[in-house]
Amino acid sequence: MWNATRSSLGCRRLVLGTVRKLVCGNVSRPFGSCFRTHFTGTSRALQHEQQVVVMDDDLNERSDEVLKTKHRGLSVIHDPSLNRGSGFSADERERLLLRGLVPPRRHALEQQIQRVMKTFSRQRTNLDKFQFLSMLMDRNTVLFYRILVDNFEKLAPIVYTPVVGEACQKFHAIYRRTRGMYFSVEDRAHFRTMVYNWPVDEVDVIVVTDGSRVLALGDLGCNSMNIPIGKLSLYVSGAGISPTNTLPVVLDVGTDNEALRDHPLYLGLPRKRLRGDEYIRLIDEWISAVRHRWPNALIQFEDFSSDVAATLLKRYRHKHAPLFNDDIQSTGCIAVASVLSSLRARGMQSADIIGERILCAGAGSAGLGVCEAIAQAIEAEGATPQDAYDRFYVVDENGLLGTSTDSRRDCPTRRKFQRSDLAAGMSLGEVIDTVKPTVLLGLSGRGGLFTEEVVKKMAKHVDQPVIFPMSNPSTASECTAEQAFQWTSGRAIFASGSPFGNVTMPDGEVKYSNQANNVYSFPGLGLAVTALRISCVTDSMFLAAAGTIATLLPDEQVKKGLLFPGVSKLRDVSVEVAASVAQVAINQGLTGKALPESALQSRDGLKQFLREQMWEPKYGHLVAG
Ligand SMILES: NC(=O)C1=CN([C@@H]2O[C@H](COP(=O)(O)OP(=O)(O)OC[C@H]3O[C@@H](n4cnc5c(N)ncnc54)[C@H](O)[C@@H]3O)[C@@H](O)[C@H]2O)C=CC1
Ligand SMILES: CC(=O)C(=O)O
Ligand SMILES: [Mg+2]
Repeated sequence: MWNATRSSLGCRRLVLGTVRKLVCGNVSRPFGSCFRTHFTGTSRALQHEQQVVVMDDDLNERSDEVLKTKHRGLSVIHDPSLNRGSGFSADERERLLLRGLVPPRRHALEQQIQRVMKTFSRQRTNLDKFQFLSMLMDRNTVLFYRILVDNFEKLAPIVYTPVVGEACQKFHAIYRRTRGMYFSVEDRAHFRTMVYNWPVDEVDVIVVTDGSRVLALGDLGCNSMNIPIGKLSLYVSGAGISPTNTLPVVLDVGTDNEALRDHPLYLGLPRKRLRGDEYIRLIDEWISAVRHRWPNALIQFEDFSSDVAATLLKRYRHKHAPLFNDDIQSTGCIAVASVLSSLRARGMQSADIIGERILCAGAGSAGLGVCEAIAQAIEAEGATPQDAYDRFYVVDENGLLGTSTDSRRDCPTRRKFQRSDLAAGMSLGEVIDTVKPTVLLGLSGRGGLFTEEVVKKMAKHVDQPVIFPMSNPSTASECTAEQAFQWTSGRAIFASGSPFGNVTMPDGEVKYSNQANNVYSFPGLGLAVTALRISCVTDSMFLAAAGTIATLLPDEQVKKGLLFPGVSKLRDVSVEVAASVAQVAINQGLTGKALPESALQSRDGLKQFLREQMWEPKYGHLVAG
């Protein structure tokens, strides 16, 4: 019945030969010092190396997964991927030598959730809540993710924007235990060996930052670790990437944040940022080390400041694929989806994107990435590149980008959006008066930039102004949902980077606040890349995903101003995104895994296949190895 094979860690791994085909995506992944496999069928007993594992009656919510571990006793309890708190079965207690080490009564996952949520509700501040959840993550992986998945709308703002911003600012003060990897300037020439300090051979997704632009909070250096941790928790909860196969990374190249650098509790190197060729050489070394150890892992560049973000993306995206920049490409994806869906809300077709006049406040990597992605969507509808770029008006803190603007920031993408027909430096208000934009985007990181005057001007020229303040965290949002609806008498179509609640107008009508955040795109991309072993991330994948996200809701909901499903539906959205990305990869010949026939025959078959690859936060069966 069982086949024993040898894993790359040199230990025995067990796979159930007869069902291997059915569960091929999930079979036998290394799991620290334990291994997992699956069995199917309704039998409540599993025969295993002469042992009979009997399942407890009260633990029938367990998954079919079988995890074989060499750990015993307290080391099982202290490994969050193995720990079940009060939920260890009688058999696990017996065989893993846990008798007496945990309270006698066994609890099902549901009861554990109740206890945790009660304690969570007693946490006073958002930072307390963040820390509480971090500690749970450190203690019990399944319990943490079950709670996150089941309460996603409530908890995502804690583990992700906006609260993750505060948690980064205070990282040095609240630090408790390590998670992920740090590669510092002082480790140069050691990266190739350091990567082997990470105990897992199969890493599917790496999120890496150098902490140079954390949300709109600036340079936070080594404090930025909570960003990759938070993003990866969304890959797991939002798209079922296995938590064991994720790796958060900070590249500590110093910080120019003097207050942090001089703080006695700061945990990064107290030195100025490495720049220029030396910086690029360090990133080259890191990419080479990571590719050597995990050649197939998806690398997500996150929160790199605009002076390096596009350069790094260009340098590595095709040579060292699969790799992408979240702030540029994934934000571009959700922005395109938001604009396309807003066209439906305004009673138009996706082809009408050609007629939009788009005003973007912010010309950093996110702003230009978003404009570039929307330009691609306009071109996809038949416009020439020049006609597409002509639809944009981009403003930074010096006003409208014109041909004579700041040469210090000159770059090829920025040049495409410079206007030669208008005076450089025009203010937001002047541009609105002159060109009567249909869409106003905020990627400036400047809270309150969309003043009452600006928003009212937008509402003067068009019936349904599209107002998307996409900056994070909430304090950096260019305006709030309430302001946008109040100042437009409820006519705005609204989406923001960080979540705002819906707004009830004086007449009782509810106006919908959408969240235009890249969380809608990167988890699904990760699922597709992992499940199909996609070798390169292309812009057309993001464009396809955007088209899909924009059409997930029926017309009657979109007409009310809802642009896409709420984040509580993220797992479903991710499957749709993954299916669209996967289809592009299949068409472009970029997949490295053979798919079952059913996945190739229809979109439903493909989605079913992708769904089957998703990790579910459920306790599997621990067996002694
Ligand atoms: N919603 C989402 O999914 C995402 C949101 N973002 C947010 O976008 C924002 C910008 O990110 P980056 O481009 O990487 O940062 P950045 O700092 O490179 O860019 C900010 C840009 O805003 C401009 N700016 C500053 N003051 C301005 C003003 N008064 N008026 C107009 N423009 C002004 C700057 O000149 C710069 O071009 C951040 O708040 C970030 O959190 C980023 C990625 C994803
Ligand atoms: C959401 C995100 O990636 C950012 O604000 O940087
Ligand atoms: Mg980011």
